[in-house]
Amino acid sequence: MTATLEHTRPSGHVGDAVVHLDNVSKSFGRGTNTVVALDGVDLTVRPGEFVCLLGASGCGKSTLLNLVAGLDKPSTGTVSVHSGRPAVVFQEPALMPWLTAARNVELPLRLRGLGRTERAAAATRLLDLVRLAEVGRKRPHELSGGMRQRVALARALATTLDEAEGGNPLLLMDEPFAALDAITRDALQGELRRIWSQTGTAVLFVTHDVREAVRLGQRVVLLSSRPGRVVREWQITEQDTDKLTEEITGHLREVISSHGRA
Ligand SMILES: Nc1ncnc2c1ncn2[C@@H]1O[C@H](COP(=O)(O)OP(=O)(O)OP(=O)(O)O)[C@@H](O)[C@H]1O
Repeated sequence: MTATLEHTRPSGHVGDAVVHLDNVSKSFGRGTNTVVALDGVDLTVRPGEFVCLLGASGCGKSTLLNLVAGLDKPSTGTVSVHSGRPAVVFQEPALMPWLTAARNVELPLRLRGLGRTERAAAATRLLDLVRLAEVGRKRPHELSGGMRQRVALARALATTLDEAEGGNPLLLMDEPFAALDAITRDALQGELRRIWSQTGTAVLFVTHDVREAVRLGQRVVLLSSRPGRVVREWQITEQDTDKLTEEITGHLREVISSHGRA
């Protein structure tokens, strides 16, 4: 079997997938210590699509995101990413503490060699988009947890919304709101949906929270644990989200209890 990782330039075919995983498996360790984190996973994310990857702790969600981000390689199968530069947002915002919010947002643009004026204009625009226009000169320790995560989101957008590079923007989000209090999380979920619809970026969002997945995603993909396999997926419509949340929670519980019995 082959294990390939393709990070290609945009193909120009709008109908193409931004992310395509074909029969992807990933194991860690050797011999009796082998952990099969992912097994035979097929997954497609289309341009502009918002997909939530849902699973219990340890089911391989972060492993899958790492493969898509190009930080690791599959053991077998193919990971194809047809985007511009993908950007990752983690649970911790990982901002540079010595840089102001605006300079943090500018960082990916600076690394790409953009001039000072252009960088500053882009940072202002993006901070405005995440509703932080007034805090550009503050440093991370002067901001709340929610504000820091907004800055991290603006920086991720600076990475992936690159008109010069073109291609499909792609945001990879690994439980980005899990460390925030409930009210801040709720506000940021709303903000993310707005930003997603304003920018047209594709989002692959990892969470263990069914309510969050149903609120955010157009599609929810449920992964089983050890090994991580796609159990089922749901297309989310505006109607009956409560019923759907209940149904998906039932399936997640089943996945967790069958893992416990294994
Ligand atoms: N580098 C590694 N070496 C060995 N085992 C690993 C490694 N990375 C992940 N694993 C194992 O692979 C499985 C999946 O891990 P992963 O971090 O992807 O799960 P997750 O769903 O993101 O979990 P969580 O929600 O707790 O963050 C786990 O059993 C984990 O212990």
